[in-house]
Amino acid sequence: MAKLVDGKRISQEIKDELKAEVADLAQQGKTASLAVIQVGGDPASSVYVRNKKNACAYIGIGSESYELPEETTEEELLALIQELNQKEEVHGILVQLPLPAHIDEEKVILAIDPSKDVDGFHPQSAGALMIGSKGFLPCTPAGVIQLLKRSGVEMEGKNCVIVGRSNIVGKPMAMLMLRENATVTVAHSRTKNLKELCKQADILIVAIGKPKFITEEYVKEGAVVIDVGIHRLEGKKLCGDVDFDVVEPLASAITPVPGGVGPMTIAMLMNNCVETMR
Ligand SMILES: NC(=O)C1=CN([C@@H]2O[C@H](COP(=O)(O)OP(=O)(O)OC[C@H]3O[C@@H](n4cnc5c(N)ncnc54)[C@H](OP(=O)(O)O)[C@@H]3O)[C@@H](O)[C@H]2O)C=CC1
Ligand SMILES: Nc1nc(=O)c2c([nH]1)NC[C@@H]1CN(c3ccc(C(=O)N[C@@H](CCC(=O)O)C(=O)O)cc3)C=[N+]21
Ligand SMILES: [Mg+2]
Repeated sequence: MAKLVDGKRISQEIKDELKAEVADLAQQGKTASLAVIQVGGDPASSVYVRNKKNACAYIGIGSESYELPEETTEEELLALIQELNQKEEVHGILVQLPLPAHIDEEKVILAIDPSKDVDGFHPQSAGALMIGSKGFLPCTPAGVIQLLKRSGVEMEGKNCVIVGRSNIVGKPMAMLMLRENATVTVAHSRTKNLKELCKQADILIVAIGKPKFITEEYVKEGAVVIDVGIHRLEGKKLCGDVDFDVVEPLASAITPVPGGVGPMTIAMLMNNCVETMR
């Protein structure tokens, strides 16, 4: 039976550490506040936005949220970002993705002041990660590293296969695993022999966006399996990109959905907010 990698517990541990640190920093007169912008009322996005606000309140930093209508123009959104860039009481800015199709995501991300880019999505943050200089780390991949470290999973010299190459998960994940001295392979929709490739992995990290895609045929006995995917099935039940029930018996350790990577993303966002105070 696989050991469950408990993202809920580990994220709580991190939030408690941050809460204590924020209390210390407050003694030195330091504060932080996060601004979250959501365009349109996507219900899944609203859940994440609520989780972020709750986490801010828990660790003791401020939060303000901007819920803009679906019809908001790119110009209006860019103007709000400029205003928040200038605002001294705002230390972190997060624009919930995806944005409506009429808004250019790249332009929006580029508009955020890199010193407030707590998502780590700005090209300056991405570049810093690539060359190993200081910058905000993207929350989901950074959360996966913390999950592995705090669960005692050795990464050095291990064969790590990452399925997915998005700018927010797959690509930065590869950079962070390289930093940990894993041997990294990145697979995607054009990869040939995906099953055979995944079966080589000591650590398999999946961020595809397809419910229960990864079955027992993709997994080596004893592998560590990290499931980044999150899907709401009919009846509101959540599941990941990994078919947990068939993979779990093979894996040495595996993340559940919910309670795996998701809560870690929030904890690492909080870490980035606290970073603006350090
Ligand atoms: N838990 C959390 O905090 C977070 C969870 N997520 C979840 O993670 C998942 C992935 O998100 P994201 O990276 O943004 O997704 P994207 O849709 O941006 O990227 C998906 C990637 O998977 C690849 N892919 C798609 N289908 C296949 C396939 N059949 N075989 C191999 N590769 C495939 C794509 O390849 P190609 O490049 O060739 O198109 C692409 O690189 C989603 O379920 C999302 O909801 C995302 C962010 C945070
Ligand atoms: N600019 C931006 N930054 C993001 O970090 C970002 C984003 N846009 N768009 C959407 C994705 C997705 N994401 C999640 C955050 C928390 C959970 C989370 O808390 N999940 C809980 C369950 C939540 C639930 O009940 O639905 C869990 O897995 O246990 C999941 C997913 C952040 N994202
Ligand atoms: Mg878009």
